[in-house]
Amino acid sequence: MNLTITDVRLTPILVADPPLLNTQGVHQPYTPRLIVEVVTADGITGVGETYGDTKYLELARPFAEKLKGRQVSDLNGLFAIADEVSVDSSRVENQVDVGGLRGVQTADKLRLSVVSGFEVACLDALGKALGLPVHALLGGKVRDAVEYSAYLFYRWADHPDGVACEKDDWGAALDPPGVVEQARLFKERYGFTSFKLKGGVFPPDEEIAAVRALAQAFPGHPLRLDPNGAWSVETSLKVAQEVGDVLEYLEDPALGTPAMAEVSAATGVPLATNMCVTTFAEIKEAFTRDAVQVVLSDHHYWGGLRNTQQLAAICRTFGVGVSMHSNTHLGISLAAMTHVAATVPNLHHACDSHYPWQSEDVLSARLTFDGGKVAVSDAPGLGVELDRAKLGFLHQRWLDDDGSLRERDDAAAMRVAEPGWVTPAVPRW
Ligand SMILES: O=C([O-])C(=O)C[C@H](O)[C@@H](O)C(=O)[O-]
Ligand SMILES: [Mg+2]
Repeated sequence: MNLTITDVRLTPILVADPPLLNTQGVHQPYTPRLIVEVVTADGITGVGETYGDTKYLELARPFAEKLKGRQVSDLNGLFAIADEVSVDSSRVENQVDVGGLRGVQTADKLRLSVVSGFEVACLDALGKALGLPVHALLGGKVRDAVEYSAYLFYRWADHPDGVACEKDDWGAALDPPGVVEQARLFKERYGFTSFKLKGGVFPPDEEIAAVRALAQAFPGHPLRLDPNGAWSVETSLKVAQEVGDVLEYLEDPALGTPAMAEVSAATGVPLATNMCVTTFAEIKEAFTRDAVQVVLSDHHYWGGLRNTQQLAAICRTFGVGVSMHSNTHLGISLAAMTHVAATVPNLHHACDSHYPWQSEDVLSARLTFDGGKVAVSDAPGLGVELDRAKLGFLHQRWLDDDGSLRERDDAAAMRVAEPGWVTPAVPRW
């Protein structure tokens, strides 16, 4: 068996995305992703997926060159390669990264997001070469299916008039009845039994009313509310007071560890984050100050599936819960998320996934949710198959774009509907 990497293919694509609202603006009609393929000397191809904005492509291209000639089994070596790839300082703005709303951007976070795409591709190739599923390479599954939650968004029925886009049949959700109807559809179509509402869009009283309406429509179902740090400490405590009794957790009510620690000290409602604990370096302060009780892992920005396991081990040590964050992704990433989630014993919360919002994919067969769960594949590698025609179509869309959609920019997408829109200052309420 020859595990030497002889070729690496990088294919940037644009995938359809509905008009989902968040505190920064609205999703663009098409969003960038990067599909990674590594090919071994034996002709085995492994696939991975990560962010596709230019700042990631700039790192992925030299990374891919350095990967050739190495072994797909050399996963630790990926971090050494990452250190050799330089990040343009203008890419590291001192502001929240909208591609995942995951705290402040740093050079390391950009590098780790690129590593993750290559790590997944290497694991897929290695698993295919050895005849083992990715979960086995990670130590073996502790469950046969992984539970996901319905990711509810306030949204318009369509993108603004005149904007080229794909249509869907979800309809608008801009008030409590709309949110409940969306949840009902999620339950009917996918069997989800827990619900997360993306908040920070409307004044908190409206979002409190939406959560109350969900609690009434789906009694006993775990609920989460996530305004992406849009609230002050005072507002966060008010919301915790009003809906804490029905929340599984409140996610990033306020921005940053100090504010989260203040909220945490004054409420019994568990706080979750994918914004103040986004790298290993941020763990110590947050855990020492008991700022968060649940961390949302995300293999894309923690640096891969094995780093996700390490994060989970640290959380277990400190008695902090683990859940999983998601932003726009396709089936390769859902498969990767499912494999790693299957190996984490202390994953006691349903994972987030945007996948139901994605009508397009690069796989020949979409992954499916049954009773809100994705079955853990035992096929070699990730257990997915790339559809070259679909990949080519989505890549052509990227090639045809004049550059305006190649960087995710929710504020720019919002300006199409509201010309004066700027990313709101935080705290917004
Ligand atoms: O905090 C979160 O869960 C996210 O930021 C997930 C996504 O990025 C979501 O907010 C989005 O895409 O608008
Ligand atoms: Mg979040």
